[in-house]
Amino acid sequence: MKEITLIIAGPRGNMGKEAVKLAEQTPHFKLLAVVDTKNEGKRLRDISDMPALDIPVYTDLEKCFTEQKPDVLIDLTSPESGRVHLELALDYGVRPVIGTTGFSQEDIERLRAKAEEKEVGAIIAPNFAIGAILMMKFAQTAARYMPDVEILEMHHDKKLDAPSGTAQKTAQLISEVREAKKQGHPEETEDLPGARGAEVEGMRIHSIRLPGLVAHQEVLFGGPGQTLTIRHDSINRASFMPGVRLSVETVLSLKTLVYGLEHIID
Ligand SMILES: NC(=O)C1=CN([C@@H]2O[C@H](COP(=O)(O)OP(=O)(O)OC[C@H]3O[C@@H](n4cnc5c(N)ncnc54)[C@H](O)[C@@H]3O)[C@@H](O)[C@H]2O)C=CC1
Ligand SMILES: O=C(O)C1=N[C@H](C(=O)O)C[C@H](O)C1
Repeated sequence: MKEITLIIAGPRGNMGKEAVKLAEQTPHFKLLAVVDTKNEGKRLRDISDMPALDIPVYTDLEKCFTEQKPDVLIDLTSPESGRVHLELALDYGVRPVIGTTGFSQEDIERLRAKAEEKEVGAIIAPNFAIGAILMMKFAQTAARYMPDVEILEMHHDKKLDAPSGTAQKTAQLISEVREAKKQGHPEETEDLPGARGAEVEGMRIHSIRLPGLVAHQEVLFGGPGQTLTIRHDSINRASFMPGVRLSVETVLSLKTLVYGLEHIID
């Protein structure tokens, strides 16, 4: 297989560490450098807890792109940084694979237009885990028959964004197959603000944050006399890595921005 050269932004994070391991272990991936919030000028091997790789650490993504000229940027940072990094990658002709969450629908449409104008492929994957993609696909199918649905997403308490990217993507997929529908009692009141969760076209999303959790989601459907629950659990971050690998391999042949791995995994 042809070698693919990579930059990883966010290498010291939970996901970034796994992605560095993935790059090390995949024979046709070559990690050229990493982009961090600190450690400018160091080598990765000089940072505690990081693998002994003799590659440079940058804090300036533009400088990194100019000096390293990678094929692909993997971004696993924060919502604000992810947005800036994606735009910069498109400007430099580097294909972005963005696992970072917190993108709005407007962001995605604007960035897709830019990717198409530049003819640079890009992937934003709110969830790289195959089981989570299946959970979303199954939920979309179930919603055709059982349109009353609530989404419960549960994550570790270091997560910055709520609701999760996965919950928002799930709601989007469900809204593609059902009419907007106000759920619950038509006259229900929220006596404590937020009690009914966030609302997307009448669907409710509830976000739980607790130490001990990793990434979990239940999609609950209700109909007369029955309920259906579709649940996915990521119990560690290795669960996301096959999706990262597939995204890196696929983004090279794209000329647009793909939002969600369900468009890549048939
Ligand atoms: N798509 C998916 O399957 C998954 C996505 N995520 C998302 O990935 C992102 C990262 O998650 P975690 O690794 O758990 O977070 P984390 O907080 O453990 O790691 C984020 C890292 O990014 C670094 N960072 C922040 N801004 C940066 C910048 N401008 N340049 C370079 N590095 C920067 C931070 O210093 C930190 O080391 C989040 O948005 C999360 O929602 C997390 C798990 C799975
Ligand atoms: O922050 C996380 O951890 C995760 N974020 C993604 C999301 O917001 O959906 C994917 C997964 O749920 C883990």
